[in-house]
Amino acid sequence: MVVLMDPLEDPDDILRAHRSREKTYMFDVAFDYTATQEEVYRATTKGLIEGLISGYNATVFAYGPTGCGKTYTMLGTDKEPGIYVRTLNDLFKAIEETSDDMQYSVSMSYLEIYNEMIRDLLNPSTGFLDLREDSKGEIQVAGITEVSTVNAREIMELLMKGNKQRTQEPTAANQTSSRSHAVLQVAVRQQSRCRDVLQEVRFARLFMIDLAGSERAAQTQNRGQRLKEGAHINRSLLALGNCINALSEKNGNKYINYRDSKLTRLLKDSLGGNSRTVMIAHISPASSAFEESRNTLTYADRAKSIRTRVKRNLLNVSYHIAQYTSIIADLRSEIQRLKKKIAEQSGRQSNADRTDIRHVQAEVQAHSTQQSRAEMDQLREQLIEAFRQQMEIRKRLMELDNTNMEIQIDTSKHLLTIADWEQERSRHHRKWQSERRKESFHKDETEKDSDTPDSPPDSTETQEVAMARENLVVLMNEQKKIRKQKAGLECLLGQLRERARRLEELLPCRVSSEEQREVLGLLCKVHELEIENAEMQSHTLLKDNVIRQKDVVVQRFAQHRQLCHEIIQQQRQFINNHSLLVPPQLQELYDIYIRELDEGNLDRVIALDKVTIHTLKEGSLPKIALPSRGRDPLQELDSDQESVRTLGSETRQGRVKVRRHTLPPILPEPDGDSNRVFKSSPHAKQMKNSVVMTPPPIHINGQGNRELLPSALDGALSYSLLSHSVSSHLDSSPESSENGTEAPLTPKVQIYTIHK
Ligand SMILES: Nc1ncnc2c1ncn2[C@@H]1O[C@H](COP(=O)(O)OP(=O)(O)OP(=O)(O)O)[C@@H](O)[C@H]1O
Repeated sequence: MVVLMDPLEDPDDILRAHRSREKTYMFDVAFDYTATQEEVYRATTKGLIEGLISGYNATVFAYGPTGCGKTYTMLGTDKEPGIYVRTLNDLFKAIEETSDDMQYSVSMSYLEIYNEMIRDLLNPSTGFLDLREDSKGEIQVAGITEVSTVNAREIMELLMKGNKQRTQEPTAANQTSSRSHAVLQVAVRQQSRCRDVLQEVRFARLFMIDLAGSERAAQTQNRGQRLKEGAHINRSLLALGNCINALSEKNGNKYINYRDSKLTRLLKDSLGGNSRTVMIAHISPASSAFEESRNTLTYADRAKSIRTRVKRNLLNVSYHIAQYTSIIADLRSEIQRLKKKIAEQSGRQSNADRTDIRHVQAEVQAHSTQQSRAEMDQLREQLIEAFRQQMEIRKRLMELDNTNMEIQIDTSKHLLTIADWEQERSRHHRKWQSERRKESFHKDETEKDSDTPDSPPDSTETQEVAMARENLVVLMNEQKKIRKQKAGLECLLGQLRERARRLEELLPCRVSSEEQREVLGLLCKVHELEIENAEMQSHTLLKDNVIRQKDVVVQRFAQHRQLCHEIIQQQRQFINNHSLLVPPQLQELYDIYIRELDEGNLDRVIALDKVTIHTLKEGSLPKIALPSRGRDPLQELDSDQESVRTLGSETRQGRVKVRRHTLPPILPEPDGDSNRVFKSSPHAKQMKNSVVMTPPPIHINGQGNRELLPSALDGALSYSLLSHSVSSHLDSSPESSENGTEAPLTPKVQIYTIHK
């Protein structure tokens, strides 16, 4: 709890007795001036590290007026390092503990935002940098220097060096006052060490931000007339304040304008999106700083009610069927080649056995030597390594293909947005033209005034369309980059294959026949296992893909069904209200419809569909009694869909001649075979033939899984010159669940007495 007391308040002034400005704020933690750097770090940031290495984004930012200790809390000094270094130290420790199973890559960048310009603090010579949105909608700083290091000392040196590049100027309150926002970004990418064709890659970003002093923005907030000036001086802080205000409003539908400043664009996820966020609010206990403290605490209090939604950032190699099949084909042909070689070698050897006994003796001798065994082992190692490298490159190629496909899907989405808008615009334009024509015709007759505007309707692009165009440019550049990377990797793969082939060529002259067979046999085994694995993965992915598509189709049908239902009900109402005569055929159809509804047949089909999908997602084939028992469930789904489609088209074309009393049953398709998805499913064939899938034509509500995320506020003031200090900390840390439900913020409250 933090109690803000009004320094002007006079307890004897009874006229102002009810107009006290004293206010109490509740936060998760409040620190006084005795708090150490370690205590502040432990209570605010340490808890984020576990989430970070599991793939959850996190943000810590220091907010408050000048001279209240923001830089001290975040950067600290050599002797008393702040949150930056302590966090990175603990992060590296955590990584080391799990590095036996997992492989990590950590990179860091450090930048400042000064007067809406971004500078790389690790390499200021690069000039001003731009913000770009990548294919996943994440904001990236184009061209920023990223360093990878796991040494805390090196980090401190880098940060100190970077901080010297920061824009600072002396103020009355602080000799080294930072006039810019400093952002330290740490990206952690994690991947299992076990080699598998399908791999889960987790990645997360941690932002640690030391904001510029908030006093100017706060002042302009207070005195409305200076708001514009404040916005000019520090647009970022003002935009941040606006975002906090908008996000904390009870009815959460309000538009949040993150695009107002570079800072808010960069912090978009941290503020209202996918990140666990801690806000550390700094205040001065000096009575002269009452207004600034009040503003800071007000923002902190609002920020407390912001809900963010965290989800684990996972990259997995889905939609790779086309690539897997090509790998499988590749590996198969390699196996054939190796098998042939083994056969040839054995044949040649047995001939030699028969013809030259001296050769056999020499061979036996050679076998027994230690040297030949060592050489043999070495060759085997080299072969296996060559194969592993090839597999690695192939996987990277698949990942690139996957990213490329996601980019293409995104591109299609943006193109659709633009196409929709253009269609809408030309519709308005046509409407305007026809109205003009009509009016000019009537005008001749009646000389009436025109209601239609003289100029065509406004065709300025909406913000969404402008963004879509911007994103298209970014996506196209990314595609170019990917193509380049792919070409490089393909070239490398060619070289590796060549190297492996040369190794194989060496085998006959360097090791004996028995060992050759062993080596080649081993190689085949490895290849075979890899192929089996790849086949299994591709089957799973294929199923997954088909299910995803089915999900979309089912949703679409459900929506459509709902629409039809409403139309039927309203028409029926209309008929009844006006006592209209209904043709008997129509009445019969309506009876069938009502019977279906009463018996709940449709609901049963949908429920069945859901069970099927769920069971398939769980990985086991369903044992439920489907209409056509014993067949491939994927085909069942196909046939269901086909029946619905056929029924729809027949009805449309008026081909339903025989009146029925119930709807036709969903019939199995004639072809009974097939667990072999590649052979049976039309989707499989389609996917097998297409390298990149086209996105489904339906827009689904894009709000992904979401979850509450912690925000934290802490005022960490430990300023030796001040007579006393107040600070508070808010850290809502809801358990982030992967199912994306929202949880209310439940701040922990601690009370600190404030002493001199
Ligand atoms: N807990 C503390 N212990 C010792 N010195 C402190 C502490 N907190 C702040 N200081 C000192 O107070 C001065 C101002 O702190 P600092 O520069 O961190 O403030 P700031 O909030 O970042 O200011 P600005 O917004 O102007 O950059 C610095 O000299 C700093 O070393």
